[in-house]
Amino acid sequence: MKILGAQLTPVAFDDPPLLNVMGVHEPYALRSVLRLQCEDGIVGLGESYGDAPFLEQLGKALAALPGLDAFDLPALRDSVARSLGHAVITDAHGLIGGFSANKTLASVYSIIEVAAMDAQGKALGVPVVDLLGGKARDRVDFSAYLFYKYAAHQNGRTDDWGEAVTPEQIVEQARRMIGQFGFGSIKLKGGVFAPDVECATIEALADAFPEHPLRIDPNTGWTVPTSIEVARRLGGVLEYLEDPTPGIEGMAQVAREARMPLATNMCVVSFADIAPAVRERAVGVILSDHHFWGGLRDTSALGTLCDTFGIGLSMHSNSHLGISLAAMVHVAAATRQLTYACDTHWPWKTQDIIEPGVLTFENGSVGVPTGPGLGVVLDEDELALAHERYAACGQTARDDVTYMRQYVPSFTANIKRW
Ligand SMILES: O=C([O-])C(=O)C[C@H](O)[C@@H](O)C(=O)[O-]
Repeated sequence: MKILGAQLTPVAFDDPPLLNVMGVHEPYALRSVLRLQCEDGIVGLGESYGDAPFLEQLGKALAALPGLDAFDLPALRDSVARSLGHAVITDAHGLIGGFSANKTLASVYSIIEVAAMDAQGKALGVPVVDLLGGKARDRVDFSAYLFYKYAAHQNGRTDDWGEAVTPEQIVEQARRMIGQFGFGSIKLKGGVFAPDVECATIEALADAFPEHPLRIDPNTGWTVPTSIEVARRLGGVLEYLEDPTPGIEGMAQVAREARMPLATNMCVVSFADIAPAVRERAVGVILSDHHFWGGLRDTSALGTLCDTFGIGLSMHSNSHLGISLAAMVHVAAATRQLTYACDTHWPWKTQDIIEPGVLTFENGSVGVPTGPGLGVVLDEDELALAHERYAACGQTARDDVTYMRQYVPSFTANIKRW
């Protein structure tokens, strides 16, 4: 199935004033939507980051796609590598390892792979999960992703979530989120207030929701001694402790003292990071993310590696829209080793670029879409609006992904650490 063209649309959507170690989200999150035009009128959809450096690299890769076969994923991968000025990688680490150690290549290829697999599914009349080997589960569990939050938005907008800066307000936020979506586990974004306050918040959540597994993620906002203190205090309370401190070495020091597993989406972010993390026994859970782990198939392959080394697998999320949620659900459903509830920012979003109805939460989980490909339909009007918003927001947008990219390593060097 020949690729005829590729249309990339950057979009912006409202992001509420959620707090993290870097500051505050809002007013907008940026994403990009890819339409891969193929023979027979088939259009494959993909979604990824919307920051300018990413769009520039992706644009170079898209220009080389026309004429290639949407079923030939190795050729698409090689084309991405060549377009971005890399030799096709066949080094001693093998194609997957070499390719995915380069985060730009892995992220640029990922959105193209998602769109190609959506097109393949549409051509064959099967859902993407079947192209990934079939369903290990019918529904994918997600956790309630809680944030400390301001009430007022910088641009005067308001939302009905209100302020959440105390343990009581976070418990209220959890109550509403669990009531509305049925989530069976809870993650708190930390690294905002003093660790003592954040521990008290987790303890308040544990009292209010004794059946719900709990996680806290300060995005490396703590030193090793603080992380060990927190791990001791919350031993027996947390399901896992996510990225308390930067780097594999620091995580390993904390892991030696912690009763709960340490999880990460910051110190193990590519296949090249797995060997040192295993050697140092630094992490017990890896948070996958197909957007930077080299696509859906490599994310599934990560499950196999985690199995090999006795590491658990969960899933990370940035602010995202419906095409990404669909891709996350398909790959999570196809990956048997992914046994933890996944992260999603979904409850915080008020706009989307897909038609509603396919992705709905029941008891905290989303059923795998059954339609061909990803099973979601683009809403062209909403896409146009979201693109207008992108064009209008200019530099006032929070460049979510640049923020994510800065994690490793410059991000971790520049934050204030408790
Ligand atoms: O470590 C994580 O889970 C994330 O980085 C997810 C999100 O990007 C979160 O930190 C955010 O958006 O504030």
